Formats: sequence, C-alpha cells, structure tokens
Amino acid sequence: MPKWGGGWVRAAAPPCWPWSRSAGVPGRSRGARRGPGGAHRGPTGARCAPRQEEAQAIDQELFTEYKFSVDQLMELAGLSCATAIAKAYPPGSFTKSLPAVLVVCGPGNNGGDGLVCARHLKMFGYEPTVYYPKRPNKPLFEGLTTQCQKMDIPFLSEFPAEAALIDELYGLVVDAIFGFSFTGAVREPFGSILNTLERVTVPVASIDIPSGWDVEKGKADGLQPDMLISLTAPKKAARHFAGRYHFLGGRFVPAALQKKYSLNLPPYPGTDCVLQLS
Ligand SMILES: NC(=O)C1=CN([C@@H]2O[C@H](COP(=O)(O)OP(=O)(O)OC[C@H]3O[C@@H](n4cnc5c(N)ncnc54)[C@H](O)[C@@H]3O)[C@@H](O)[C@H]2O)[C@@H](O)CC1
Ligand SMILES: [K+]
Repeated sequence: MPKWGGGWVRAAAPPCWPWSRSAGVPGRSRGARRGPGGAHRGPTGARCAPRQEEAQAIDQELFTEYKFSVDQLMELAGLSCATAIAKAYPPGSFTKSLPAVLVVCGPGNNGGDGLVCARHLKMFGYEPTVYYPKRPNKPLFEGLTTQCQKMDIPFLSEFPAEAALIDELYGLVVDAIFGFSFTGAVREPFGSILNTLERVTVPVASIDIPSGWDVEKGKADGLQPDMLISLTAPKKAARHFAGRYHFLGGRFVPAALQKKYSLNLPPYPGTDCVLQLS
C-alpha cells in the first residue's frame, strides 16, 4: 500500500498542510499569516485547512452555486469511505471469521455518509451492522435506510453497553456520528455512545472528523481513531490525528472552487476516489 512520505505528494504539499506532521501547528508556525478574508495561510501564502465555517461555506456553495444535490455528494463521500476502509482493512485481514463492521450513524449528513458507506461495504464483501438512533424525518435518509435494510444490513435497536461486547462481535467500527457541523458539549444518546467507543480496542475509522472533537482544535482526551477519512479537504483538527491511516476522499470539488478557497488539494492517483495521506 502506498504510504505518504515521499515523492510527489510531499513535494506538492504547502508548508502548513495539517496532515504534514513536520509542518507544526497552523497558526503558530513561523511566518504564518492571515490571507484575504482572514483565511489562515502559511509562510509562502499557501492555504491551510478550512476552518469550520469555511468547510460549511464550501459545502453550501457546492449545493447553491454548483447545483449538486446532497445525495449526489453523499454517495461519493460514502463510496470514498468504504474504498479507503477496504484499502486499509481488507476483508481477509479480519481476525474474526466474518469481516463484521459496526457503523454508528449520527443525526446529520455525516450519518448519511455512514449509511452509504455501510451499503458499499456490503457490496465489497463486509458484514456491516448499523446503529442509527436519531433518524431525520427526510426522504434522503429514509431512502438510505431502506436501501441498507433491503440489502440485509441489520440495524441494532440498542447500542452495546460494553466496549468488550463490541470487541467481541466486530473487527472494525465506523464512526459516522458527527462531521463538520458539530458544536458544543455532546448531547445524549451520543455522549454515552462515544464514551463506549473510546474504550473499544478494535480499530475505529472516523468519517471526516473524529466525533466529539472540536472541528478546529480536536479533543486530546476524546476518541482516538485508527483511521480518518477527510472529505473534501482535511479540517483543522486533522493535525491532531495520531492514528495509522489518513485518507482524503470526496473527489468532487470543482477546480474553480478549490482555487477560490485555496484548498491546494493533492492530485488523486489516476481514477481513484481516495488518496492515502499517511
Ligand atoms: N460538501 C461536503 O463537504 C460534504 C459533506 N458531507 C458530510 O456532511 C457532514 C456535515 O453534515 P451536517 O452539516 O449535516 O452536520 P453533521 O453531520 O456534522 O452534524 C449535524 C447534526 O449533529 C447534531 N449536533 C451538532 N452538535 C451536537 C452536539 N453537541 N450534540 C449532539 N448533537 C449535535 C445537529 O443537531 C445535527 O443533527 C460532513 O462532515 C460530511 O461528513 C457529505 O455528505 C457530502 C458532501
Ligand atoms: K465522524
């Protein structure tokens, strides 16, 4: 598996990319400065990771100016997540007899990405199970739920109370609880769920942001996933990610939008929908 660490990706990376561990902490690096509109820029003027409101602005622009629909982008996001998982944890690498994956979905679009990811994981030969406690009353999420159910993906009615039970039943947990719109203290039932997930020993793969983390500052005593799949562009908190696998996914940002927000995204290889950053 190709590892980020040399060659074209490192050469292309601007000095303050959050996934460049040698780059230090954006905002504190020598020569760091603010660009137009207050966007954080590195010593060369290269743009750093989008802040929370910028990530939301890019998201909105994709919908309002570029006329993408949510389900279009969610499909590509969820497919990226399943593809990255298949690269890092192929079904044959599971120590259990079945490649069982627990996908925990939250109440927003991050949860929708989780549902799409679960469906593609099933297509890729995994045995996903979904826990989806807060379901929005919207056709998009109802449709994604039905698709999973029709594909014989079980939905748990209760979350396993003990981390040890999750370790016993599953080889991987997908954290699709909160993405870039998370703010404040975690409300129930997600507080208890995250407390349990912090104690599991099987790997956790977080979609876009490790859930419960401040989107910009991270959370030192929070969930520490083994994998992070950053969608569109790594958010500021990604610089605190210490797990083994960091992938970029969501290869759908038009060049003009990348330029407008100075995202400096690295080139994806060939036709791949994901890029391994570390
Ligand atoms: N353009 C993009 O970048 C795309 C983003 N997508 C996904 O969409 C995500 C963002 O989705 P959303 O804006 O719907 O937001 P999130 O999915 O991040 O979360 C919003 C939900 O969480 C709840 N919430 C927020 N803070 C909470 C707290 N402290 N305790 C309990 N509940 C809390 C809100 O009430 C809301 O229901 C991204 O992170 C990404 O995963 C993809 O689906 C498609 C494309
Ligand atoms: K997440």
